[in-house]
Amino acid sequence: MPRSLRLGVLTGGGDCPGLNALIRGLVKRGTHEFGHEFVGIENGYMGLVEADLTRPLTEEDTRGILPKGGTILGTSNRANPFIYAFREGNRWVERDVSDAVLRRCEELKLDGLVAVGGDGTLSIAHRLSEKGLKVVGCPKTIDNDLCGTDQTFGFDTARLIVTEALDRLHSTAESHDRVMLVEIMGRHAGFLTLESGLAGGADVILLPEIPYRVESIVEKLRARATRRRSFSIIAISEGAFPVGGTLAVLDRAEDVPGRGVVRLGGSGKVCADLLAQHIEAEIRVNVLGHLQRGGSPSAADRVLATRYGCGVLDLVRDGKWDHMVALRAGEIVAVPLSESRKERRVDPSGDLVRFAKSMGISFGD
Ligand SMILES: Nc1ncnc2c1ncn2[C@@H]1O[C@H](COP(=O)(O)OP(=O)(O)OP(=O)(O)O)[C@@H](O)[C@H]1O
Ligand SMILES: O=P(O)(O)OC[C@H]1O[C@](O)(CO)[C@@H](O)[C@@H]1O
Ligand SMILES: [Mg+2]
Repeated sequence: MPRSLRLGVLTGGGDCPGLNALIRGLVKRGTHEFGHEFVGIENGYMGLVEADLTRPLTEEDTRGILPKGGTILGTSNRANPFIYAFREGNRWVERDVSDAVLRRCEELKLDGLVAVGGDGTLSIAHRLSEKGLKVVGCPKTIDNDLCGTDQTFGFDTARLIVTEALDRLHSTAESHDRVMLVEIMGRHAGFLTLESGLAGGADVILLPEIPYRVESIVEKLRARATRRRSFSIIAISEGAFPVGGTLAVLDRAEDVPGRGVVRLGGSGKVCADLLAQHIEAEIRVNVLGHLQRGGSPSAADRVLATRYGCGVLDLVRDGKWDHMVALRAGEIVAVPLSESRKERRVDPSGDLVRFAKSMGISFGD
C-alpha cells in the first residue's frame, strides 16, 4: 500500500469547463487507491496568502460535480504570490509573498500541492517548486495554448459553444445580408478561432498568428457578393490585429493590480471599423465573451479532465514533483513544469490553415 499523503488542491487563472471533473477524479482515486487526504484551497494562490480560505476536501464534497461548469474551489487570475497586490490606503502595492506561501503550506501540514491552471498558474507552481515546495500541475485552459500537452480540457467545450454560435449567426446574417464578425477568446493563440471557425463554416478567419490586411478581407467579401451570397461570417480572435496595427486591449497589465497580464478585447470592433471604410454592407460585431467558458463540460472534456485528475496521482506516487500531467499521442505522461512557460501558437503553415485556405477560406493575408 503506497504512503497516504495530505495534499493541497487549488485551481488558478480563468475557469474552464472540466475543473470539477478533475477535482472529482483526483479526490476519488486519491481516497480509494492511496488513502490520501485533500485540503481544498480557495481562489487559487489567494487561498495560500489570505486567511480562512482552506477547507477539507472529501469525496462527499465531490458528489454531483462532474457535469458542473466552473470550479467548486473558486479561482483567481490576480493572485500571483510573486507580485501579490495589497490595498494600502487608497493605493495598491505589489509584494513578493512566496516565502509566506511556503510557510502556509507547512502550517497546513501539506505533503504536496496540486496546482491546476494555465501558463500563469503553472509557471508560478514551477517557481514555488524552485523554492522547495513539492508541487505537481494539471494543465487547463480553453485557449489550448500550453506547450508540453497536445490538448487542454475546456477547449473542446468552448469549441462546441463557439461553433453553435457561428451556426446560429449564419441564419440571421443571411436573412439580413450582413457581415457578421464574431470575436472569439484565446488570448494570443488562435486555436479556438481556427477550429471553431472551420467547424462553424466561417468565410474569413482572423488569427493572432497571421496579421490581416483589410484589402484582402474586402476582396473575399466582394468575391462572395458576386456569387450572389451577400452575407459573410468572419471569425476573429480577440488577439488578432491588422498588419502594422496593435493588439486591442481592455486593460493593460499594469492597470489591474496583481494581474500581470494584459486583458484583450475589441478586435472585432477594430476590424469592423476598418471594413466599414470599404464596403456598403451592414456589419455587426458579436463578442461571445465568457459564454465560451461557462456551463457544463462536453463528454470529451470530462474524460480528459478525469484522466488528468487521476493521472496526476501517479506523479505524486513516483515523486515526480515539479512536473505536470500532459496528453501526448493519446497517453497521459509527466512533463517538467518548466515546459508550461512556453506558449503554443497556431502554425500558419500547418495542415489546418493550409486546408482551410485550399477550400477558399480567407485568413486576411
Ligand atoms: N506567463 C506567465 N508567467 C508568470 N506568471 C504569469 C504568466 N501569465 C500569468 N501569470 C500570473 O499568473 C496569474 C494567473 O494568470 P492567468 O490569468 O494567465 O491564469 P492561467 O493560470 O494562465 O490561466 P488562463 O490563462 O487559462 O486563464 C496572474 O496573477 C499572473 O500574474
Ligand atoms: O476572465 P478574464 O479575466 O476576463 O480573462 C479572459 C481571458 O481568459 C481566457 O478566457 C482564458 O485564458 C482567455 O481566452 C481570455 O483572454
Ligand atoms: Mg494565462
